Amino acid sequence: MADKARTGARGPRPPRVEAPRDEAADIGVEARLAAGVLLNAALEGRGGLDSALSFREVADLPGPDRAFARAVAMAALRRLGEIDQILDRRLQKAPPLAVRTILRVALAQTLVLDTPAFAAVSTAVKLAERDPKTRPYKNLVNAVLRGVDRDGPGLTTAESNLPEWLAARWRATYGEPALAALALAAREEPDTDLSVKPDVDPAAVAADVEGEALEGGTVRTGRRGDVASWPGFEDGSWWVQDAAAAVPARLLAPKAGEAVIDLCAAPGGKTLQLCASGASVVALDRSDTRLKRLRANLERTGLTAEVVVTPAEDWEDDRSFDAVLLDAPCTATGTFRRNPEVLRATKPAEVAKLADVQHRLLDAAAERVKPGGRLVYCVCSMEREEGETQIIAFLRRNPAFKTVPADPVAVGSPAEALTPEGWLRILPSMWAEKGGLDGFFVARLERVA
Ligand SMILES: C[S@@+](CC[C@H](N)C(=O)[O-])C[C@H]1O[C@@H](n2cnc3c(N)ncnc32)[C@H](O)[C@@H]1O
Repeated sequence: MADKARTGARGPRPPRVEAPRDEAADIGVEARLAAGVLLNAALEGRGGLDSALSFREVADLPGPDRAFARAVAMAALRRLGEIDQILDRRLQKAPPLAVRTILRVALAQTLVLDTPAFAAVSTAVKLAERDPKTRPYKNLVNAVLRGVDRDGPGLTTAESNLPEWLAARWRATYGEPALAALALAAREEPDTDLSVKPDVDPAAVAADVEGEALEGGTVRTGRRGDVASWPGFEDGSWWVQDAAAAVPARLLAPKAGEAVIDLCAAPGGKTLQLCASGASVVALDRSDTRLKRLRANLERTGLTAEVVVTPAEDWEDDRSFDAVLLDAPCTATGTFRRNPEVLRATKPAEVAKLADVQHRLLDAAAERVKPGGRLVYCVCSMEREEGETQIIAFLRRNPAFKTVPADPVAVGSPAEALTPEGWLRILPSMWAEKGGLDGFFVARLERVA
């Protein structure tokens, strides 16, 4: 974008998705319309983007155009602050949202996805023209977009892409340099990470998908598109899982023959890791819909677990376990690289609300740990209230538990994620030279025998 020098150590990437071809001009306009629908749905609230995928404007598009629409919406979400900085310099007064959406969608194409300006501008003008509400702004749309193409976007700041309240929180928690690095991490579309079954060679998977094996065994690839068509998917040799998301199950270190429970299991990336160790695994989750994906993942990989559908606090079963994993529901602010919409969807009040849920679930999890057994607690959140503060409070109310300090490198985590207490605070800005990883808080506790 404007400050190209700040695109990060790995440099600019080629466009991931081809824009619809010119001869399919109408489809091209429909694809841009769908991108705007997706963008606004994502800005409206949590889950908005996913539900909008089934809206007629999106679902009726041919597959490649739907993929293009989604890529444009994601690019606009990642760079929304910068796009608005560019627009606001050229707009004398705020236009209606429908007009701003057309402009945002066009700039996401030219500035992020490298769509040729003529295609982005002409489809934007056609879009403006066809709705009576935006028709009066057709010339403005044309002038603004041609102006940006002619003069360049001008200077923009990566931090503008972060909502102010979150940027203020992260500045206070992690400091100014970390905030700047987080803002840079938030601009880039991440690579795809795969966790590999223990009997499969990560180097062979890496060769198959033109990727590289990272510490801990995760394979990282710059490939895009439908993973189901990649080598090794059908035979269940691997599953998609961010490098940071693979850390908690490694830290729990389940062994063959142990009784293990995953208390918030769906859609199951961590369950698969636990099952692959040869442990006897219960996968519990309150959501039957999400567990359907977990069951499909088990079937594809040939792994087995006992699947239980119930809220963890209400499970009427008196078993206790050698190892308990609690990957608690959270704001998911650490996943902003893959899900840029979380930054917009998360509201300040949710942090405290989810912290209450995590408190309850931690107590339910503790009851399931055998004397001498392990409990790993994790959240993909950047917020201390959902991570460090939970564990500090838990250890105060449960003196039978103590922290077992993590060895970060042994579990595939950046070394600098280790906190003085022995927990892991993984930030998306870490491993910048490798392309980063999701933000996670992970703690390993043990019930004193
Ligand atoms: C962060 S996700 C888990 C992701 C999963 N561990 C994985 O690696 O794929 C949190 C999960 O907690 C589940 N959940 C929320 N409240 C719960 C409760 N009270 N008891 C059990 N599961 C719950 C949600 O349905 C959701 O699937």
